[in-house]
Amino acid sequence: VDVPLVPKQFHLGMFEIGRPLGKGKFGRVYLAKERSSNFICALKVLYKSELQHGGGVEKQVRREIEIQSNLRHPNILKLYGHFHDSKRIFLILEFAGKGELYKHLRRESRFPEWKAAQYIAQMASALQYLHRKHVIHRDIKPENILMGIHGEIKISDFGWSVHAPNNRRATLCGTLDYLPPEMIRSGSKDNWYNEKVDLWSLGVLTYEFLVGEAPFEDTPIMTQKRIARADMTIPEWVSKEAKDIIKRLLVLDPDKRLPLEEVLQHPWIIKHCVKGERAANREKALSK
Ligand SMILES: Cc1nn(C)cc1-c1nc2c(-c3cnn(Cc4ccccc4)c3)c(Cl)cnc2[nH]1
Repeated sequence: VDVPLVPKQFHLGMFEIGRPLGKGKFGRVYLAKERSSNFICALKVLYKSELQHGGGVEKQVRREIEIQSNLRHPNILKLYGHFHDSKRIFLILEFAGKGELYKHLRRESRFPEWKAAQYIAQMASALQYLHRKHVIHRDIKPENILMGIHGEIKISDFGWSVHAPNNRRATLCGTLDYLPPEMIRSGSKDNWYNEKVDLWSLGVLTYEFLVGEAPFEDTPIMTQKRIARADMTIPEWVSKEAKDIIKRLLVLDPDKRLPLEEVLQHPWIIKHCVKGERAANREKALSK
C-alpha cells in the first residue's frame, strides 16, 4: 500500500498552498502539495483562538486526530498527519477529487436508485469497519461525506465520533434531521454511545439520497416530535425494496434496527451493487 507523507514531523514550509476548497464551522480547507514528494492533499487549518471559545471543540479536534489517524478504509477520508504553530492547528487530509457529496445531491436534487444503493453500500462497509473498531461516527449526514475521483464516497469529519463507551458531555449543533430518537429523548444517555445510532442515520441518509430531503424535515420542534415517533412518509414512487430497507433502519428501538451485515445483504443493495446482478440485468434488457 502506498504510504505517502511518511515523515513524522511536518511543518507548514513543507507545503505549497493552493486554492481554498471549503470552510466549515471551525476552520478552512486548502488544496496543498507536499514539496518533496509532489503529493497532493487537503490541508485543514483550525485557529486555536476559535477552538478555545468553541466549548470543548479543542477536545473534539484531538479526538478527530486520534481516531481518524488510525483508520484505513477506502470509504473513510485519510488523515495523514498533523502539526501546529503558535496560532493554528493543521490537519493533513486526503484530497477528495470530486468534493462534497451534498453539493452533488443538491445539484441532482436526488440520486437514481442504483447510485443511492452504491453509496449506501459503501457507507455500510465503512460503518462496519468503524464499529468493529468500536468507533461510532454519530454525525452521518451528506455534509460530512466527500467524493473521490472515481465517484467513491469518503466519510470525513470525525469531530463527533467517539470510542464506545464514552462519558462525553455532548452539545449538539447543526441540523437535527439526522439525530436518532435516543439522542432526542432526554433521560439515560447510555444509548448515545451505542453503535446503533449510526444505523438510524444511515436510514435517514438513504431516504435523503432517494427523495432529496430528509424524512423528518420540518420546524425544529416538529422535527424532534416526528423523529421521536419515527413519523415519516415514503413517496409511493420509491421502489418497494428501497422502502423496505428505510423502514428497517428507521426503527425507534435501536436493537431492532437492521444490522450492517444485513444491510449489505439486503435485496435493494444486492440488486444494484453485485456485479453479476448488473451484468444479468443488462443481459435481460438486451434480450428483450
Ligand atoms: C470543494 C472541492 N471541489 N473539488 C473538485 C474537490 C473539493 C474538495 N473539498 C475537500 C475537502 C473539504 C473542503 N471543505 N470541506 C468542508 C470543511 C471545511 C473546513 C472544516 C470542516 C469541513 C472539506 C476535504 Cl477535507 C478533502 N478533499 C476535498 N476536495
